[in-house]
Amino acid sequence: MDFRFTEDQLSIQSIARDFAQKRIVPVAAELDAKAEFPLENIREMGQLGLMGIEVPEEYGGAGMDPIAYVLAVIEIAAADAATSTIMSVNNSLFCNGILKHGNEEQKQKYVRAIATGEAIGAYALTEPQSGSDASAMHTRATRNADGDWVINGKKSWITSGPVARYIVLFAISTPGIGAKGVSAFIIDTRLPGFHAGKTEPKLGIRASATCEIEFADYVCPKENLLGDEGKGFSIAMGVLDAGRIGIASQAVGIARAAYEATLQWSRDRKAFGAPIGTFQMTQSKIADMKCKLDAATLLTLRAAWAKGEAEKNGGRFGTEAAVAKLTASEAAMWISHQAVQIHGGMGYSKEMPLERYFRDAKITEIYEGTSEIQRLVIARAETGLR
Ligand SMILES: Cc1cc2nc3c(=O)[nH]c(=O)nc-3n(C[C@H](O)[C@H](O)[C@H](O)COP(=O)(O)OP(=O)(O)OC[C@H]3O[C@@H](n4cnc5c(N)ncnc54)[C@H](O)[C@@H]3O)c2cc1C
Repeated sequence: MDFRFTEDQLSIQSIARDFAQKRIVPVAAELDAKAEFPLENIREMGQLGLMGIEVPEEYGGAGMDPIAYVLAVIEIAAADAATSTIMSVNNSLFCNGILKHGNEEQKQKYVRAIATGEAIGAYALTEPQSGSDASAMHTRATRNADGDWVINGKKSWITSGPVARYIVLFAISTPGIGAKGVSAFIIDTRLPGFHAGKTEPKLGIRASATCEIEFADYVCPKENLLGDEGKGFSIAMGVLDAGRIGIASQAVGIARAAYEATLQWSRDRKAFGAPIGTFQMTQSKIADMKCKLDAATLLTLRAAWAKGEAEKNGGRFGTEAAVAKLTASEAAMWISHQAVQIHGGMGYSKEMPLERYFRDAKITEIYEGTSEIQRLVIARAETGLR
């Protein structure tokens, strides 16, 4: 790994940091309190290239590499995790999936709209009865007389579901053969038969809208099949490898924000006549926070580097992505917990962002594969056993 960042990487980091400080930090607490989707900010982020960082310029993106993506997501997440969730789904799950598996027409039509911020994308794998065990999905796609796909079923917990124009959807095209019978489709939510349910009330990332979506005799044109029929499950899993780098970056951003606030507080807050940062028990927590934050940051950058290498030379980066996501999400949870503790009563107050960091950190241990699933992925790859 080369630890020096390129000019491009530093430039997108600085664009993201500037936007985060000027436009996201001032509204983050209010959007969280009102559970309000940050539509205007998302559109502007699209215009700045932040919704398609790895998307080539010919499809409306910034044309940068996975490390640039990590640096930008960290900056946005440090300001507001909810905004970084929407950013991560647009970049890693939607654009990345279509870039990798779509044909030229699909890339021009769907990637461009999301990468430029003109529209919002989503990724629909989870169902009410199937999350970790995603291949146990029920949503069904059958061909009609014209060769188009008629889709029926329900997906749950879909990030940006209430506002998305386009969705990458996974459904059973051949029943009875498990994961091999799953295909991927690009859904236009403006067509009849698509319904978005009510927005879920959530513990954290409240400004990111999540809902159940339902398909009732929705006709998906045959040209919207993504990749080959029956390859949907491997598309879904491959896309999640990339997505996990986005979630690891989000976790690093939350952890960094909590850590930096804590450093300041430990200098300013006094007890027993001295700054609380002079107490050894506080120092011990700060040292452990720093070690976990650095480990999470470096492992996330390593995963991005591995993804870049795999794109150039072939190969895989799923283990590195799972290691990064597991380490960073558990670091974010631990660091935000200690940050609340070191802030005392003010850590528990909505007048400061610590309680929000703490609530937001939790989701990083759950979505795009829980911590238990990351451990399975890592141990299976390491032992070669299933
Ligand atoms: C806010 C939010 C946003 C989301 N956004 C999206 C989205 O945009 N698109 C999408 O498709 N999904 C999305 N999800 C769904 C998310 O990916 C799932 O919730 C997650 O994968 C876990 O699935 P589950 O909730 O069904 O839990 P389950 O799979 O029912 O798991 C319950 C518990 O059992 C454990 N467990 C399950 N299997 C095993 C095993 N084999 N070994 C050990 N432990 C196991 C899990 O780790 C967990 O602790 C989102 C979820 C949330 C909460």
